[in-house]
Amino acid sequence: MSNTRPSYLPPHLRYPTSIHNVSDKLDKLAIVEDTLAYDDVPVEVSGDSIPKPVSSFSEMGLCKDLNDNIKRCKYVKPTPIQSYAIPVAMAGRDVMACAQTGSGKTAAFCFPIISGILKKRGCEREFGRQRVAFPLALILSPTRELSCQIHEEAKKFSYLTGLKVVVVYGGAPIIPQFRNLEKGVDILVATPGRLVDMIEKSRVSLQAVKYFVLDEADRMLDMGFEPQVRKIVQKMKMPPPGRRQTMLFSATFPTEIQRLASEFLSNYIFLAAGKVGSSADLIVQRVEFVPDMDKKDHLIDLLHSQYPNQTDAKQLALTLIFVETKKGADALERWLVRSGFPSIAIHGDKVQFERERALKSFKSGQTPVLVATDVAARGLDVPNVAHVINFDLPRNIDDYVHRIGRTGRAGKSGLATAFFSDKNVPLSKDLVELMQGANQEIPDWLSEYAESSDGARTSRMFGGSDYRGSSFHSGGNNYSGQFVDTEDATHYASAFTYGAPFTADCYGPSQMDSFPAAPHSYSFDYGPVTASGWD
Ligand SMILES: Nc1ncnc2c1ncn2[C@@H]1O[C@H](COP(=O)(O)OP(=O)(O)OP(=O)(O)O)[C@@H](O)[C@H]1O
Repeated sequence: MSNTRPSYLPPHLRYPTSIHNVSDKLDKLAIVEDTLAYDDVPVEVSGDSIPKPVSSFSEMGLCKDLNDNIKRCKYVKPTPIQSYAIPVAMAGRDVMACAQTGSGKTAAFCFPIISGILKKRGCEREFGRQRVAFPLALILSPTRELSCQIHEEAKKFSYLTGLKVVVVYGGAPIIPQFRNLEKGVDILVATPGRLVDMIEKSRVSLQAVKYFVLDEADRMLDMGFEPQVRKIVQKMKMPPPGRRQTMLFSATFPTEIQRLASEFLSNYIFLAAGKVGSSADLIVQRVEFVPDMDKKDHLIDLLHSQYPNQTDAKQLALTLIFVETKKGADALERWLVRSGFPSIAIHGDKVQFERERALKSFKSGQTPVLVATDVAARGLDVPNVAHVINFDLPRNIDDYVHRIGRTGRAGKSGLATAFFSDKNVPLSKDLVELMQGANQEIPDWLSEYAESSDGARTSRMFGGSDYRGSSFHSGGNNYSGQFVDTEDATHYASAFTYGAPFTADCYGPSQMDSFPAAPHSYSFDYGPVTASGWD
């Protein structure tokens, strides 16, 4: 498009803008939902003697009780990351895995742990009341909410197996958590701070840990958490790499974090499923130029346009709004409520009880608008979030990827809208690159900002490739290393078609044969998965 206004104006004023009708977009998404595909999910695999991927849960050698629970969850087929990562982990190998948000990484690390523990010892582990807990598996995650969610998932997958899954996290009274631990624990899910505290109080020992997982591993190893994680892994008697199995998972894996992480691993296999760091083509991304002072009014317009015929605001599709500060979250919540939109805020200054209440109310649809800081950006799996709005854009593109990944999950489509203002110009280059990679429509003004920005990166940029690089490359392929099975890998690549519909849910276990179905059923239709270079 050619410039229509004088060039001394900033890019966003030079191009005609249109207020998008969001309800249109949401309607279209609803239509494509049932047929949407993760087309040709590319998978990069590298390392020595790579166990071959499989296309069904039954081929994974998981134990029977777990297979029953997978059926109860109505998981019909493994997602691409599950197809690759579970066989690797079942073979006892360490793994560093990246896959798009909402692509089933939790199950990818839970299944091998559950199956591994059950196979080794059955369900007969006797727990008397013990003062010191000796977990066999430790899963670390950055936030309380995410730890609780992983705990729920792991409990669901271990339903009727006799395995004990316990969660400990900060911001909540420690005594009840001690009591839970005393009843015995096989799989411990924890945030780092509370775990260190418990180890120092001699209530948890890591000496028996056979499986160690870092979920959101790049976040866990960046500046905020790295010292605590290092202390836990290297100074608190956890068995060293090689004597424990270590699995690192995230949707983004910057190169320098990979390098750091490799210290914790032994002869590991690197996996990247999908355009790593990308946002899945399932998410339609829109960027609008909105000056800071106009953001609130614009948000109200947007929410109104989302529901043009809506009389009952409580019927709003779930909308998650990200802001930069805790104060900003509270202020926006008040503004939205005054404007007639049932809203609730979640951020790090709220006590645990308030955070849980906010999340529950949002999940149930009772309060369909959640205003959040980055505390809700990673990992949280709320089915049916229709729209993520970046009221304030984050400073780096990795955070943007995780934020918008709260929609478009489990094969479902979603919409993400960003309010871009002057202060976001440094993000423009990465944003354009990300959107190009996901085949999104890029406004001309945004491309121009990107071209004129100085080229500095806002982020560590995803890291979708094994940092060990060419030394592990074999031939001209995008995978490196060899599958241990002699069968032609191409066979596996082309055998993956993820056409079967499934329903997903995230409820805890209950006394029933099948876990309750999600309010909506999603369709994973990945199309063929290709390990690039083989086809
Ligand atoms: N094989 C499967 N079939 C159907 N649904 C699945 C399957 N595996 C996982 N799911 C569902 O997909 C959703 C997303 O899974 P999960 O939260 O593990 O994603 P994730 O990759 O960890 O996302 P994030 O990067 O945001 O943390 C969950 O609701 C889960 O129950």
